[in-house]
Amino acid sequence: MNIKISNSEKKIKGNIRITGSKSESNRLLLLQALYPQITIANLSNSDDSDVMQKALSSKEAVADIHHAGTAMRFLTAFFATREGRDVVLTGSKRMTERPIKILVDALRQLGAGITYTAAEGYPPLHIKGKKLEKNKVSMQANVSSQYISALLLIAPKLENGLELTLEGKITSVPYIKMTLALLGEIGVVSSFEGNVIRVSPKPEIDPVTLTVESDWSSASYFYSIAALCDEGTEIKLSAYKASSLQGDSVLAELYRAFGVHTGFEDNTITLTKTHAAPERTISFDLSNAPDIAQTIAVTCFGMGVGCHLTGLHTLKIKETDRLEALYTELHKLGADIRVTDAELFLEPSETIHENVAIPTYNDHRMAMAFAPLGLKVPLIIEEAEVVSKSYPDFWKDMEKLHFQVTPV
Ligand SMILES: O=C(O)C1=C[C@@H](OP(=O)(O)O)[C@@H](O)[C@H](O)C1
Ligand SMILES: C=C(OP(=O)(O)O)C(=O)O
Repeated sequence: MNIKISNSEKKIKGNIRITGSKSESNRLLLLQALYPQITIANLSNSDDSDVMQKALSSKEAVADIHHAGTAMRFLTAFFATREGRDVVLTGSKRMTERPIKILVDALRQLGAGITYTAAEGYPPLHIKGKKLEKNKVSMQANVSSQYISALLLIAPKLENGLELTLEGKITSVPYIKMTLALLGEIGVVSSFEGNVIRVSPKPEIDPVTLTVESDWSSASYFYSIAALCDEGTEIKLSAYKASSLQGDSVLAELYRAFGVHTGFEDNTITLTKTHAAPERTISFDLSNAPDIAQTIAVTCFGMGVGCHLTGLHTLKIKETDRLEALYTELHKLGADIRVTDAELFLEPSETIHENVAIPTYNDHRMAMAFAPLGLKVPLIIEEAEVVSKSYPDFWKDMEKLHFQVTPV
């Protein structure tokens, strides 16, 4: 379904309840499969968490996780440890282009039985579950932190725990810390010193209920809306925690540069537009928060602010090549933009072309990052249903903020 989106209001007030973090949810679902004593509250209603849950409980010979990167990586480690289980783990066409060799090599070092059914280094995988006897492994850390989190999640169930040595510059570090923090919440002891992570074995845990914080990456689109609106705009988002495990909570700090203040009270964050756009170029290193790169690039373009974004090396292997997609679509809207393999340069500009159709490349974040631009010009978002990967209620929530969302 293609939709036209626009909003002529410049001062917005509203309250939105955002679904649970998909990153936290997919970790906790895996941990719950290992430790049934875990109860999860505020679980994400995203497609990615849905496919994760279904694959964990399915007894089928093939598990298809569609577009869900975390599910692909976490389940590879999970199935590798399921003694007697024989499963083919596959996903969408794009998933068969997202590399997994680093994780498979590490699991093989631990003793896993995994083979590729098509291209070497990429899903689908044929996994023959067995007891992993070894407990020491090294792995390259500069491509995706999901490979590291996958090993850490199964680590406390290995007989001797895990000692993981990370090679190269470690990327997306907050996601690794989130994994270790969630392990800590169920009583697993771990350490992360220099480039070595150690996880102690924990065969059983006590019953525990864990509440997932709402998704900060999803909050980014409302930060963008606040930035693109006039002073006096106030958007309340729930349910958030004073101390977040999600690296994307850095939004509160980053969006100060765009005149958005974040208040926190009773599990609600209030985004207030306090002052106008800065007349300068913004520079951010997003290697710790790659999922908000699209939002920030579009915010800058909509505000007429230039930006230099670095640390974007993981964007090329996500749902689409996000650097290419950003370049193509912002350029179409009139931006003076340049990208490399890890950086994005945007010049300040005044004009935004109207009624441009934005394809979404099977990438939820393309749809959601461009939608706030409807405050500046009407635009068309193609295959708008793509948002369900992380945020099925996104368009309904946009309507709550008086965006006009019309099928075309
Ligand atoms: O562990 C996670 O939940 C995630 C880690 C990040 O991936 P990379 O480590 O591949 O950058 C992030 O982009 C993804 O959306 C979720
Ligand atoms: C990159 C993402 O997800 P995944 O890697 O889990 O598919 C994302 O949600 O932006």
